[in-house]
Amino acid sequence: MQQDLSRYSCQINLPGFGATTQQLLQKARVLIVGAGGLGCPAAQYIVAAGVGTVGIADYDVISAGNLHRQILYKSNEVGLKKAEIACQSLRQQNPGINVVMHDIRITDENVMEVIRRYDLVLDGTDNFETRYLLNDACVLWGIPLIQGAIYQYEGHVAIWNAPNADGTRSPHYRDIFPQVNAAQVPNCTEGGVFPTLAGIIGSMMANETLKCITQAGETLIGKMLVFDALTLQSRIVKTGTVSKFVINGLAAATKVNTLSHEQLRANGSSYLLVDVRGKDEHNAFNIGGINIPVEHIAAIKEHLLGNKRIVLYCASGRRSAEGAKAIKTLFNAEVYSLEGGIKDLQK
Ligand SMILES: Nc1ncnc2c1ncn2[C@@H]1O[C@H](COP(=O)(O)OP(=O)(O)OP(=O)(O)O)[C@@H](O)[C@H]1O
Repeated sequence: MQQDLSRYSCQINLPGFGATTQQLLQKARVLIVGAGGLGCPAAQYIVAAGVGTVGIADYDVISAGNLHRQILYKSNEVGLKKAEIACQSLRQQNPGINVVMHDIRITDENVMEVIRRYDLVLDGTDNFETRYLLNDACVLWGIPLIQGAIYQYEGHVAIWNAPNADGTRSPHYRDIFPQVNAAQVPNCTEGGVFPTLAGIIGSMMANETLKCITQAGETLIGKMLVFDALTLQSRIVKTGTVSKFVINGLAAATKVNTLSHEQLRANGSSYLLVDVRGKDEHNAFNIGGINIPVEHIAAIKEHLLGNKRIVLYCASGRRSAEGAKAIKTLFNAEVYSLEGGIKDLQK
């Protein structure tokens, strides 16, 4: 889609910005999940700035109680679908970009398919189930996740699973918050939320989105910003630089299919063999196949298009079982873990 650059002249004229940086925005594809208090202001700035493709995912309808902070909606639109109204309004705001409507609830059944079309995902939802789901799916696809949350007068913004310069990833949500007891955290309806806080945190999410795309300034990668709307104080907490990668809890109930060494030997050519141990372990000794360490298991996506069944192996069978769970749950692929690993073969 051809963009009229004159509408962006005030940002193009910024020191160090220019038409080339504007093109980075035009090429970018950003998904905003949750068109509520955070998603509305985030979407308005991202669309206004000329991000070329902006997806909006929400399944809900507008209610009167949303209007004090969900600034894309008007009184006469109560009862109408948020995704439809938000997209309609954003297309009017900037007809030069592609606004994609996802009038759906993001679930474990559709998350991988929906988010794979985007370079960056914003989480503006209000529940832990979706927060962990988006996190896990972003980890597996290798997509950075910009997350915001607000409660009463306090909010936070963080960027998870973003690439570091050396090829590692910054921590993801589960690295820092392995589990949350959702029952102990009241929602906005019960606890209330200060309306302008949604605008401030949503705009910060948009701010970090534009910085990530244009590689400007110092982003919140590896950090979390906490903001208090009553005192206007903010603090930045470091979350570390490298992901520990624990897909713990992810599909804990998923059953892993195992394959014996005999089965593999008898029918080896019909399997894609993947060593999920570290590079050094693989170089020291392996039984063939490709090497994707379990912490980078997202890279398996490149190999899923063929019809081959996948067999993962490691030293004892523990890491391969973990990787197989992740692949099965999120890609729905036929995957096996090699029984007992390969440690005995090495002797
Ligand atoms: N899994 C999901 N898929 C798509 N949208 C989601 C999902 N989970 C939550 N949302 C959306 O995220 C938005 C969050 O908005 P917000 O936090 O302002 O609360 P709300 O649900 O709109 O309002 P209230 O809490 O007052 O009922 C909502 O529009 C909700 O429909």
